[in-house]
Amino acid sequence: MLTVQQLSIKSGSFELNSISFDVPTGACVALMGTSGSGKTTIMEAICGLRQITAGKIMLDGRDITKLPPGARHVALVPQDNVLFPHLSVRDHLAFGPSIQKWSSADTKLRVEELAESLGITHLLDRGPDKLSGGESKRVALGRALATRPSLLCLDEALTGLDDDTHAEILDVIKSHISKENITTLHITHSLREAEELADQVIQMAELRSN
Ligand SMILES: Nc1ncnc2c1ncn2[C@@H]1O[C@H](COP(=O)(O)OP(=O)(O)OP(=O)(O)O)[C@@H](O)[C@H]1O
Repeated sequence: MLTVQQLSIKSGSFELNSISFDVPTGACVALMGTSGSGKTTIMEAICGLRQITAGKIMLDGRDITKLPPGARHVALVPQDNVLFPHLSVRDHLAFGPSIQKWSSADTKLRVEELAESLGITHLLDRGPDKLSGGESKRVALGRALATRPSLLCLDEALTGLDDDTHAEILDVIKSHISKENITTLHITHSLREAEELADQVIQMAELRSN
């Protein structure tokens, strides 16, 4: 479970004050709101990429407020994927496990399991320059999910896909997060997408008026 308590952030002239919300374990919460209302700012604070001025962030009973990003068990998929140009799809999936020093047998098993779940087994030896937009998205998701994070953060991760690919990737995410019971925070501008993927929709206007 993710618990954000009384979070305050100041970034130049932009301020968020006393933001509180929960994402229950295994649930998906969609965070919506007008452009510039602070959705990415909150997500980056949860990931440890942005300083906060007050508040507490708890994840599965651990206080992660002051932990560095790599120690939080939080994975982020940004809108633009940002794949590594020199690594194969297999290496992308093995990236997190290798940083966490998993054994090669466990890493191999996880790469195969993820590739199958995400429908990219046939792409494992390709480089990112030979992937379609939808395939790249599956790889970015696989890289984020490889170490079984306690929280998956999707920052407009489905924006920019054509309708068919969007529907396919939505299905892949839905089935994977339900199979592995992944707690998910999802930023989107699409109410339809939020309603399809999320158990609950939170509007920034509600958070900022509390
Ligand atoms: N590094 C920064 N320094 C100062 N202000 C910033 C910085 N990054 C973002 N902002 C400002 O913070 C505010 C919130 O931005 P943020 O990206 O969190 O909004 P958002 O709700 O995610 O928007 P969008 O839906 O357009 O992605 C904006 O006014 C933005 O200009």
